[in-house]
Amino acid sequence: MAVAVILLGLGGVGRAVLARLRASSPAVTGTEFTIVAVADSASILTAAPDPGGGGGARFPSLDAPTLDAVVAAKEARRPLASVGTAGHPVVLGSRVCGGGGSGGNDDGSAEDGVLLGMAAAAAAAGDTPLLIDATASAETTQLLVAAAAAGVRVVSANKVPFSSDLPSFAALLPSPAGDGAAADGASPDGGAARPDGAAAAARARRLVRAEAAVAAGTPVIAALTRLVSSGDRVHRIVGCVSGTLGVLTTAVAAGTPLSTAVAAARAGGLTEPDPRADLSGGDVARKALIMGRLAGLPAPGLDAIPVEPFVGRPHLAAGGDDVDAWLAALPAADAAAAAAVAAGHRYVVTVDVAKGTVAVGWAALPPGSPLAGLAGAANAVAITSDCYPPGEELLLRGSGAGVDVTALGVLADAVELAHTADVRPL
Ligand SMILES: NC(=O)C1=CN([C@@H]2O[C@H](COP(=O)(O)OP(=O)(O)OC[C@H]3O[C@@H](n4cnc5c(N)ncnc54)[C@H](OP(=O)(O)O)[C@@H]3O)[C@@H](O)[C@H]2O)C=CC1
Ligand SMILES: N[C@@H](CC=O)C(=O)O
Repeated sequence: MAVAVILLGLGGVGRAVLARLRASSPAVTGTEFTIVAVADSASILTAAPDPGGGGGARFPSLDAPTLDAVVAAKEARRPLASVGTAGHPVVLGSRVCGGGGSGGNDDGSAEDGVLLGMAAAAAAAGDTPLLIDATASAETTQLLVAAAAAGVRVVSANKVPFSSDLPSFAALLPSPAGDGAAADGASPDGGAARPDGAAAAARARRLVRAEAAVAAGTPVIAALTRLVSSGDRVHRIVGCVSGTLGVLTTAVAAGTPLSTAVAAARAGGLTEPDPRADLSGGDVARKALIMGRLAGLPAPGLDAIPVEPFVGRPHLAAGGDDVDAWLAALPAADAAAAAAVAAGHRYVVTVDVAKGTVAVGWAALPPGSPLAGLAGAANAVAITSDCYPPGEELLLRGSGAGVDVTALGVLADAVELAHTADVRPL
């Protein structure tokens, strides 16, 4: 099986995914991965003279020297376009995905069309196209939906497409609540209902994996999906699902000022591109929404989730759009963080499916809690269900952040999808 990979995003995670794909062995994966295109926020780089062409010839892959140059450029924080057009690679200099719109609900863009055209050309040449989203962008949402609907396999580390509107989620991942939208034939962009909507959505969802979007390489989505798809009813999910906030809690407990610990976590590739996404609790809320939707919670959306931030709201506002200026002002939050950690509290998400509620914030752990004793980037999730009653919860525990373990989660999804039977010709 030959899989032609289109990789969106060349930050810490994207580059780690690239490294893992390049190092992967067909003898182990049963799959030959080739990289046919990579993209950052402004450009797509492909070896094909005519990306939409095809004509039956094998879609050209980016060679090792070109990929080395890509990695060097992005490590040095240079744009992909700076890699140039030496040899035959073509750089399309334009906003990638969504045509420059800031929201996730654009109807599609010329660049989306280019990417889908490449996937179709790769398929026509006999390869299995795979789109990997390693961005943190809302702009990829409709591309992922369109790709899966067209029969392209999709793997995402990006949680935004799965924590936006419910129809987009239902077009990408299975959910008892989302199935209602699909069964109605509602199209993800709110367009006219299609009579075959539910069947088409179910077919497309088989081609999507997003394990890294919740706990990096720790398979929380797989566990929830296995329970729900086999008819178990999930009652409650309790977890610590932020590697960043776990690392910060551990560091502060050891006497490190919060502001110092945040700078280190950012440098280590644990935080979101803007660490305020972590410290606001927003990143955890997105993970909570994804877990809740998978479990059948009729969760309206992110706005309806009450979130107590990790630091007081005034500490999130400092610095405006400038992350470095915000970090420079963060020492003002050190004392309050030290006090919360000294009280023995943890930053916890609770999804109560039966009550239809989600809560995100600091909580005292009851004695014997399965979340007790976590250190560093470790995540833990405890799921109770009909088959896993209180005291016998299904527990998942393991590293929940870091570029390498996230890339592992992405590659595991990619390998699994490579072996998923094709369900629809492009
Ligand atoms: N770090 C971790 O431990 C984990 C991270 N994740 C997720 O992985 C994702 C990536 O994280 P990280 O690598 O740290 O993020 P970075 O900000 O370092 O990298 C993001 C990359 O995406 C590119 N990009 C942004 N918008 C677009 C677009 N519209 N089309 C194509 N490319 C785009 C950026 O381009 P440019 O270089 O031009 O800015 C950049 O290369 C995030 O969604 C994060 O939540 C998930 C689990 C764990
Ligand atoms: N910033 C996130 C990264 C993974 O989603 C975290 O630390 O959990």
